[in-house]
Amino acid sequence: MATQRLTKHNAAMIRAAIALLKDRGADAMLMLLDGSTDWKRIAEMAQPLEKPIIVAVDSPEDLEGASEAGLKPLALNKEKAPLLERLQHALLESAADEYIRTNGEVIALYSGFQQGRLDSISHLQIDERMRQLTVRDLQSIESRVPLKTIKAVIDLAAQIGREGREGKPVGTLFVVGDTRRVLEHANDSGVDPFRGYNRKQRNLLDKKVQEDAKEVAQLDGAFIINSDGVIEKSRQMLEVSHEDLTMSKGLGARHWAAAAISQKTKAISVVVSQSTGTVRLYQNGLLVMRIEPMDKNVKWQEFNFEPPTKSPPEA
Ligand SMILES: Nc1ncnc2c1ncn2[C@@H]1O[C@H](COP(=O)(O)OP(=O)(O)OP(=O)(O)O)[C@@H](O)[C@H]1O
Repeated sequence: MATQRLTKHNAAMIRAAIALLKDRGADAMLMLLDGSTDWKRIAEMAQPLEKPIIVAVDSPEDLEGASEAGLKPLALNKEKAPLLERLQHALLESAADEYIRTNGEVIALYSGFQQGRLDSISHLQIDERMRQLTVRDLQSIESRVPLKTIKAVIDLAAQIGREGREGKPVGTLFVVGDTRRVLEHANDSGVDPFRGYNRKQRNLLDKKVQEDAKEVAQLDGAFIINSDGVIEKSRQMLEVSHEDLTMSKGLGARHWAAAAISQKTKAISVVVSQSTGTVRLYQNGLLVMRIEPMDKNVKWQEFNFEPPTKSPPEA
């Protein structure tokens, strides 16, 4: 169990963040903490508790007592992740829990430079481009594929989009579910590295298999995944007509194939763009989710969010 001490310094930072929350009329305050702390004292500092004070830590057991004190507990389960990723995840979960509006404002307090020392306060505006994966987003995708499988594939796709491989950007395509019909539209584009492996060695829910898939993602073609998360085939070229689809400009053959196969079958396509790292999810020929790649390294300038551009929404 990890703890975060409420030192004089940390308490002063909390008071400053609460003052800013009140002054700016923001939706909520989000504290990213290293562990359990004196929840009651934090709640007292924020009296009267008019706005949600969200306390986010990595493991759920460290949140004991937070809710009783009147705070909003949030378990991140993202211990090893970089700060920016943890912060974004916390913001999205907070938005999903409706503590903050998707275009709302939040005061965030966290240790940006030194563990255990709350040294940074940010006044953030949440905008649509910060959308990333939340379980609730996924639940809105009605599909026969279990959530567990879709989540694993999207997490993997987001990682590939964000990290690439050995410094090089990688694009790829996962077609999940309705395997029998999908395979009717698929042809080998080269030797399938997963061929001959047993189901366990092809199950994408397994971390080791995910690493193998990252290697194979560098090669041409799509992964065909069954509902249980097992790679049925990799390196598949899809042949599907797409006359009656509309897509936004700039998206090439991979994205067309992704949308088209999701229209022809009941499968869900998860496509990573090599050029931008963006992950798109297609169902019934339509874009249902888009996940922008997060920064590869934590760059502090990233907090200077640009004003939203007035581009038309993507199809
Ligand atoms: N029908 C298809 N089925 C499976 N993979 C495909 C298909 N068409 C293209 N690809 C894969 O996509 C790669 C890139 O194609 P293209 O640049 O046209 O796609 P794109 O949609 O612009 O994607 P990106 O943003 O990644 O460049 C190809 O090298 C190939 O590996």
